[in-house]
Amino acid sequence: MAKIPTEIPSMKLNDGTAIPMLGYGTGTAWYKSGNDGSIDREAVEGVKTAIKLGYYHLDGAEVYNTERELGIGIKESQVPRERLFVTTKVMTNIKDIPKAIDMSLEKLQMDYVDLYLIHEPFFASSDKELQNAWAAMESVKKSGKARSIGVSNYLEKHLAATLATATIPPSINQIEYHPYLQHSDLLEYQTTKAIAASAYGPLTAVTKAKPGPVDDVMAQLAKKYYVSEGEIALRWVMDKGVVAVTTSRKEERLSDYLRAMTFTLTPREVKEISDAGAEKHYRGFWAAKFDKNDRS
Ligand SMILES: NC(=O)C1=CN([C@@H]2O[C@H](COP(=O)(O)OP(=O)(O)OC[C@H]3O[C@@H](n4cnc5c(N)ncnc54)[C@H](O)[C@@H]3O)[C@@H](O)[C@H]2O)C=CC1
Ligand SMILES: O=CCc1c[nH]c2ccccc12
Repeated sequence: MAKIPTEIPSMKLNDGTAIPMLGYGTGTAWYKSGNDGSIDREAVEGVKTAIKLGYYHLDGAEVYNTERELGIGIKESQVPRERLFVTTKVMTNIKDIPKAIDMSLEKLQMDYVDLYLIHEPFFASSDKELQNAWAAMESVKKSGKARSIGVSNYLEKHLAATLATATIPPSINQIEYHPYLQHSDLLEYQTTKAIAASAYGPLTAVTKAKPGPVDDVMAQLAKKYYVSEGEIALRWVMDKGVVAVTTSRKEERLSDYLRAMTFTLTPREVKEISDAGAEKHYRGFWAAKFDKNDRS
């Protein structure tokens, strides 16, 4: 008998739209270094598997070279477009955002995305360039090609420069976020500006960054809740009020991650993980672009 997919709750963004708290990424699992137009059927099947399991929030990007696979997977899943939450990001064509969104929509075979993000702020050498790019994002939202618009990998200074001239504030900032990269000041700033956060690399503390100071508390909590340390890691992110974007090529893992929706950590457990995590710093992505001492 087919399993009924686990329902993933959503969170409201500052523009009134709702984003599912757990997402499936097509960047790290399926990233292709080249874009010769060929279709990676394994990636298509990966997307279909995720949707079948109940992942309705799907994260893509121009630079992953997987937008076509994401679009085909969505079509073949036969789940109505409006039931899904689809994100893509602009980076390669940042100088021409109207063209970039049209190219992404063509590859995705859809007429709008739920969320369109500027992938990183490092393209800009001045506040003006950040502001011009944001003005173009606002036009994309006004055109209806993106329901919500946001940014990724922005620090407080990038957000502040953007907000200085924005007529529509970013709805979300997608950042690397896990117990070893907690961005406490950045998240506090975002709260004051009603900008939500989503986490990529949410499993980092229990995968790439092991061993470390959270290991014991993760193991104890995994035992208590009859789940894996990965599910505790995902739960911690969501209990901090942050949307988690994870992934896997393996159906079993994707299915297991959904156990993170079946319990919540107590505030004390959340704090235990946060306190232990604060003892170590680890950044897995974009390390060369960020200042080595910047933990915000
Ligand atoms: N905006 C940005 O700059 C970035 C966005 N992303 C997005 O976020 C998504 C998820 O990012 P990830 O870092 O992959 O997330 P993640 O931290 O959830 O890691 C997922 C990876 O961990 C592996 N894993 C899970 N359990 C494991 C275990 N017990 N032992 C060893 N490995 C295990 C999975 O197989 C998968 O490869 C990407 O696919 C992409 O869509 C990712 C990086 C940067
Ligand atoms: O989005 C971040 C991670 C990632 C995976 N593939 C690529 C290619 C180019 C830039 C970033 C990434």
